[in-house]
Amino acid sequence: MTKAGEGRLPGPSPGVKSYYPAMLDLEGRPCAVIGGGRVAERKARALLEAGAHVTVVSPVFTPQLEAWAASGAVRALRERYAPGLPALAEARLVFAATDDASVNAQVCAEAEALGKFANAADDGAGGGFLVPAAVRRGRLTLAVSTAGASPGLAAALRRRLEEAFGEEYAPYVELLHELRGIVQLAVPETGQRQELFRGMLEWELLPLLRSGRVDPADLRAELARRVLQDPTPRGIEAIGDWLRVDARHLGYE
Ligand SMILES: C[C@@]1(CC(=O)O)c2cc3[nH]c(cc4nc(cc5[nH]c(cc(n2)[C@H]1CCC(=O)O)[C@@](C)(CC(=O)O)[C@@H]5CCC(=O)O)C(CC(=O)O)=C4CCC(=O)O)c(CCC(=O)O)c3CC(=O)O
Ligand SMILES: NC(=O)C1=CN([C@@H]2O[C@H](COP(=O)(O)OP(=O)(O)OC[C@H]3O[C@@H](n4cnc5c(N)ncnc54)[C@H](O)[C@@H]3O)[C@@H](O)[C@H]2O)C=CC1
Repeated sequence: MTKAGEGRLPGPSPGVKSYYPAMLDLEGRPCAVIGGGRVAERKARALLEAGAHVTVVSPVFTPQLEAWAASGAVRALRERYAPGLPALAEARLVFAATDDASVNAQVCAEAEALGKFANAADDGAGGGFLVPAAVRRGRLTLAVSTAGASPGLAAALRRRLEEAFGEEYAPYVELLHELRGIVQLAVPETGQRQELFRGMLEWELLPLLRSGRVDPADLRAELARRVLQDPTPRGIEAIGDWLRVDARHLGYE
């Protein structure tokens, strides 16, 4: 929907490939990786991190893929790709990661015919989706894509993001998640809740968590108690003041 006066209907800028970003829940869902080399291993690792059920298909596997197969972490089919593979028909996502461009194209064509999204390791335009470079901090994910223009740049930016967004973001996001649930139960009016959430983002929690001087679970419990005591904008502001004083108290500044 365009807003009045915006002029142009939404759509990709002319001449610029535009992808739709999404976060997929692959937990317990079958995915197929065709190929058993370095790239197939990287795709399989990210799928395992997301809890997917991974089948890899290749006559030869990297030592890491062999180890995952031996431990049952992935299912390995020691065969060349051929159309009609049940593992592909069952898969929610398909990854074509062989070093043979014609095989990768065939895998993508079969996936497309079955209405599935495929990823072509050798051809950004070929499959249907790309894999971005990603930083994970607990529930927080930062993903970078260049629409295939420069995967090396995506990786370099990922390294910069890793430095800028440290491990403290994991307990930070967990804490916000828990307090959000508490406020949703305690404050019935949505506009009021939004104001409280905005206020919480002003709290100086990140330096405190980074300092390692507080136990995140203790801090969560203490903040939950204080929020429930006074779930109003003024209460949230007062907690911010308390945090600043307490942070100094803990020797952090
Ligand atoms: C289109 C896409 C399809 C896809 O695989 O999804 C694709 C395609 C190709 N990659 C190639 C090369 C490299 N790829 C990497 C690394 C990564 N590649 C990833 C994604 C993507 N790569 C998708 C686009 C993502 C986007 O831009 O949005 C990352 C982000 C995610 C991941 O794979 O997990 C992961 C970094 C993860 C991390 O470090 O965080 C490196 C660097 C390295 O290995 O360290 C190099 C060498 C340097 C260079 O070439 O830039 C080649 C040429 C092969 C050749 O020349 O033979 C092709 C084929 C082509 O370009 O046509
Ligand atoms: N997307 C990305 O991030 C990157 C993509 N690439 C591209 O990905 C391709 C693969 O790269 P690597 O994994 O490094 O190659 P690799 O040579 O390590 O592995 C190739 C794998 O494909 C398997 N294979 C070959 N033919 C097959 C078939 N018919 N059926 C099933 N498996 C088959 C082989 O057994 C081997 O395990 C490269 O040729 C390149 O085009 C390369 C670097 C990064």
